[in-house]
Amino acid sequence: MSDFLVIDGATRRFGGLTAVDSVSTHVGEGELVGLIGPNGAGKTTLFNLISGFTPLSSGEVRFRGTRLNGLKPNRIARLGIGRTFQNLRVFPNMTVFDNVSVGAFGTHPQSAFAALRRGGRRAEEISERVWRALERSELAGVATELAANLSYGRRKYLEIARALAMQPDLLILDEPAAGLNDSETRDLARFIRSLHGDGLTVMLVEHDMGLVMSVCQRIVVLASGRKIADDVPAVVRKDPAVLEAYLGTEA
Ligand SMILES: Nc1ncnc2c1ncn2[C@@H]1O[C@H](COP(=O)(O)OP(=O)(O)OP(=O)(O)O)[C@@H](O)[C@H]1O
Repeated sequence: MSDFLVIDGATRRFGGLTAVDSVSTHVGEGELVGLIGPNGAGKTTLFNLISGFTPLSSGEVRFRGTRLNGLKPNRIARLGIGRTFQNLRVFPNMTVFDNVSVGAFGTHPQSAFAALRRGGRRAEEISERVWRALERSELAGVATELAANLSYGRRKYLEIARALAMQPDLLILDEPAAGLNDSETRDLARFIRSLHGDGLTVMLVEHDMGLVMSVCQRIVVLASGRKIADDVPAVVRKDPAVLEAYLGTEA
């Protein structure tokens, strides 16, 4: 089995609540995997465990053989895992270009963002990466606009551009379609498929079942922190445990 991303007994407790409960799964290189489940199922917490924003209570996460337990988010990002967040983290009073460079590289004095301000060879390299990410996300034409002037839909792409600027091998998207209308969601589906077509491995948390079922090759289902299904969309959509978990919820 592929050892690209291995989640082995991942568990996270918050006081008496077990938000993620002994979840094990693998993501192979080049896969496009969905993570679904009713509200509070533990999806975002699992993403936080992978990307280092929340420490594991027990279990292990490995990426290309490297144990991620205890590593800081920026170290995990440098290993090749890029992510977006459920709530947009865009700086409205900065330009689109600066949002990508700050978001991707941080504001530490030693960071790439500071290097950009200093100029020189390193600045050129970083600038190229930011431009490539903006072009890939169809934002190059608005690079000098303030982020505040972008539509909500385009700000979502800005978040993705920020993750792309880190040149990840695994891209983790947390509810990218939230708040988008039907036509924006269809565009987003095309965009996610095309990123996957570029060779990126993608993990997607999403409540929009149409999007998940149409773009994902495999779907992992969580309910109350536990994995209840892990299969291709056609099987997951008929799984009795999944149907029961969703009964009475809006999804
Ligand atoms: N920092 C925290 N402190 C305490 N409880 C938390 C924390 N983060 C998450 N939880 C709890 O863990 C459970 C899982 O939350 P999580 O956000 O991972 O679910 P989710 O599946 O992403 O939900 P949604 O679809 O609503 O975003 C919830 O009961 C939540 O209240």
